[in-house]
Amino acid sequence: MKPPIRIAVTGAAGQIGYSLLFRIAAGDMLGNDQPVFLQLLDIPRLLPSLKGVMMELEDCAFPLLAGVIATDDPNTAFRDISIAMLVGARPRGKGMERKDLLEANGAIFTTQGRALDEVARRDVKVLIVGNPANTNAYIAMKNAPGLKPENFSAMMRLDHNRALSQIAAKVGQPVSSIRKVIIWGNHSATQYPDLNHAETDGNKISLLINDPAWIEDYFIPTVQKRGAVVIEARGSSSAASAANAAINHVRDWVLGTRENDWISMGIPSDGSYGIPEGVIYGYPVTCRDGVYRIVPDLEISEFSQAKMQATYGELVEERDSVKHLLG
Ligand SMILES: NC(=O)C1=CN([C@@H]2O[C@H](COP(=O)(O)OP(=O)(O)OC[C@H]3O[C@@H](n4cnc5c(N)ncnc54)[C@H](O)[C@@H]3O)[C@@H](O)[C@H]2O)C=CC1
Ligand SMILES: O=C([O-])CC(=O)C(=O)O
Repeated sequence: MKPPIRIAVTGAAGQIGYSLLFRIAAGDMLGNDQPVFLQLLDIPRLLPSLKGVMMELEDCAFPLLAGVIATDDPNTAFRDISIAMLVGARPRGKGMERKDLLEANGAIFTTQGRALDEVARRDVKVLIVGNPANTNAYIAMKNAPGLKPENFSAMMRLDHNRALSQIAAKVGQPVSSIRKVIIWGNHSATQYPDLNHAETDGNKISLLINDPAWIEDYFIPTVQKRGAVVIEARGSSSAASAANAAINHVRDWVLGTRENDWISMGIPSDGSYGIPEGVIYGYPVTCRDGVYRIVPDLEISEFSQAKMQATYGELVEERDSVKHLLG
């Protein structure tokens, strides 16, 4: 048996938490030979409810679940962890944009960035889910100077999965056959879902579809606005699909992406594709041996370039509005 990996999940008493914890404990994230130790964080008022979740985890008798703790102290939750899934934050309601949450949520990530810096393993992989995810990830990263910037990521994977499903339905092919989709930029309505490089069984999706109006007027806005449409329908924001995306993100980062494909991750920009350093930006990446690498040398059309710069502009605005939180 491998030694257990310690994983922190924040907002563990929330709706994403309820979909996430059981799948991690079942082995969906790190594999069915990898024991896990869960370190759950929520606010003091939610600890009684979190106790109930812990009872349910216990009642599943998961063979891979080596232990669980629950706490309201980030320094306890993050001690010796290899993976941090920072979900805990307020969700938006109907009619709000995700950046409207910056004021309520931004400060959470200063405290948690500092705690990661103090007590997490130096190779900790951090995924920020709480919105606005990219700028919250930037805040956490800036408050953890002792950790490498490449340890921090924001979730673009739900957008990526939404794009895969829309394309699969359009071309009438199984979702598993769709490869090389990209979500550039911010996890917000300015994100740029790009299918110019996408393929199914080696065929270019854009040629198969051969309908620029469908791409511009249906595909791109549908993916951009899907979160809001789910909120309208459900009355609360996506939870099971968000938990699924978080599992996909961490699994691929740790265990590697599949051959001849890539995923979208929000990561520190490094100048690639004309995006200057200083934001957490959605890029296409491949992962191997626990390390991600931006897919190089993609041809970018003028249309794409403009969309990529627009979503970058929004990230700069968000960053400038939280200067006081950047450590
Ligand atoms: N990046 C993405 O693709 C997605 C992000 N989200 C975001 O994920 C976040 C969580 O969503 P839900 O689980 O639906 O919300 P929820 O309201 O059901 O749960 C949030 C939990 O976080 C806890 N929390 C609040 N402040 C905390 C703190 N300082 N430390 C630890 N826990 C704290 C709350 O007490 C609550 O239990 C929201 O910000 C939402 O917008 C949701 C879907 C997709
Ligand atoms: O839309 C929201 O507020 C929740 C979210 O991030 C998503 O579903 O993509």
